[in-house]
Amino acid sequence: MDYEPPFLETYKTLLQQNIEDSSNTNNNNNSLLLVENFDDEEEIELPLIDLKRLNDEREKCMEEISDAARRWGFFQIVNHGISNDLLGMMLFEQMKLFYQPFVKKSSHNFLGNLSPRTYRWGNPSATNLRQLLWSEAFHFPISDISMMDNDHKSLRSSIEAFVAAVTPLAQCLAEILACKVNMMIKSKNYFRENCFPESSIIRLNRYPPCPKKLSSKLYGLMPHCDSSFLSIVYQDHVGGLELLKDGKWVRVKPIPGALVVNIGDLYQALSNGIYKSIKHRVVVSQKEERYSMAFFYCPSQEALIQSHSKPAIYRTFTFREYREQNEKAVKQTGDKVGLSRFLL
Ligand SMILES: O=C(O)CCC(=O)C(=O)O
Ligand SMILES: [Fe+2]
Repeated sequence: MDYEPPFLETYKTLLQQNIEDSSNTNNNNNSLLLVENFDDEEEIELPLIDLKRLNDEREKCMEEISDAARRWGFFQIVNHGISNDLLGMMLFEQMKLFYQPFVKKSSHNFLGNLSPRTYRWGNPSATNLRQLLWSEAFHFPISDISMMDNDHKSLRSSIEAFVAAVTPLAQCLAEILACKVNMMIKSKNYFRENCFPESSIIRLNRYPPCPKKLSSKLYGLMPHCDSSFLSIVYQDHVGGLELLKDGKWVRVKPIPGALVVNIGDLYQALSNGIYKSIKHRVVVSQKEERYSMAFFYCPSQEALIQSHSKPAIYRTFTFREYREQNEKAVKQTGDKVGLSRFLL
């Protein structure tokens, strides 16, 4: 199919080498297994929060949100105010986009005058199978959307409608969480003053079906923490998102119409470690392609991220500093360093 990225050809040597290595390892001893069995993961139901209850049982509902963010760093929400029509339209546009021929998707200026790094597939700096990433994604700051050309008008207007709906939702959740750790007393308007629709980031993900012999050796997305205050993820019915809970990887069960919310590194720092930015990853399916869309609620570059209580665990930093540190680390080691660099 002309829309599939050429994983097998481009990563031929890496794939060949690692499959040989792992079968030798398997034959000789079991101590150094490259391969984990992804099928073993337990499927769990995350805390599921009905946001309609903010109208009639507000305090209780706020408490549940805060409790889920402390204990899990992850929860799902329903009655979130983003219509199924809008989510369906986004999914439709996303599929249309990914079904464009690979040569077009990977060409410079495919969407218009956006950053050349907008489209990613696989991982050009992968040195082992675990880093390969069996996925493709369009990743852009919301501020870039206005630069999409007229060939992508319907994609642009769907994203704009989605951003207009999801930004107030993210702000509302962020403020509820702040309220519950008494952050609002000192800085009532923190999120309104630092986060704007244009400062957030959107990522459209597609995970192609993966050949059977590789599916237990590769990730769709490597284990990572998000660099946001919080992320709101819409996923289709396929499943594959997993999070680290008490040292074990557990699968998130997709719920039709629900959105997954997770705490990012910035909120972990802001809340002085009360809310948890949890490692998560995506495993691939052998049978079906999977789509997800992530909205990363982020501040402007110069926003100060400062622990709200004392003694602070992390030193104060700007979002720009955090991003630059991460980009540097990714170039050097293939992975982010995240918050540990700012520990006091
Ligand atoms: O595909 C998913 O469910 C999660 C995506 C994700 O974690 C990300 O894009 O950062
Ligand atoms: Fe993520």
